[in-house]
Amino acid sequence: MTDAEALLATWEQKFRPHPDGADLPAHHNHCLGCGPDNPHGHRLQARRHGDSVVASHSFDGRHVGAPGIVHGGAVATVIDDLYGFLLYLVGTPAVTRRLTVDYLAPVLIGTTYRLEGSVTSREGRKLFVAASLTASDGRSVATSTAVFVTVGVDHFGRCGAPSVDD
Ligand SMILES: CCCCCCCCCCCCCC(=O)SCCNC(=O)CCNC(=O)[C@H](O)C(C)(C)COP(=O)(O)OP(=O)(O)OC[C@H]1O[C@@H](n2cnc3c(N)ncnc32)[C@H](O)[C@@H]1OP(=O)(O)O
Repeated sequence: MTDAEALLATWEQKFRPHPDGADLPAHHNHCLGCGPDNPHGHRLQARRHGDSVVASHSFDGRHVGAPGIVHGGAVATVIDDLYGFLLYLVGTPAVTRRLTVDYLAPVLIGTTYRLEGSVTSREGRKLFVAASLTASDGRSVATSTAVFVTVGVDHFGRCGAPSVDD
């Protein structure tokens, strides 16, 4: 097996049943959203919560936009990656085709937020998903919807996935 095939197989193995409450594995070690070895990454850690995925997350100084406020692109990155964990529950790889974010209030650096994402419906290859980012006082600071389109694991091989070092 080549390194590339081994990497793709590793990812394929992550699409197995995960018990409720289980921590979910990073997409790969260098993933911008969740990879533990990406120095620029968010290191998002998500777990299964019924049919949803949840995470507790705080952004740091690397993710600043306006002073003290998290860059909107960083918020979108983390939400997009949260959806990537949801795919483990769905049981199939998919990629983001459309992502919308409503920024309802500033997301603050160094503050912990709760993220929750779930599938709202499925139509053929399309997965309609939704997520929220909530402050500790229960205020919703961002909401999102997205459309993911299912792909085979071979999609990532075609796109050069083997070049990353797992
Ligand atoms: C090493 C391995 C590790 C890998 C780790 C990965 C980790 C990642 C973890 C996650 C990290 C975070 C996640 C990431 O960062 S994922 C990375 C960012 N996203 C991408 O790179 C995706 C780029 N796009 C594509 O590759 C293609 O466009 C895809 C594959 C998505 C579809 O191209 P394809 O040619 O195959 O399909 P199609 O164009 O016929 O469309 C299919 C269906 O979809 C419908 N449709 C289209 N648009 C919309 C829309 N806006 N609203 C509603 N519906 C829409 C369309 O009508 C059709 O429906 P139907 O006619 O069939 O009914």
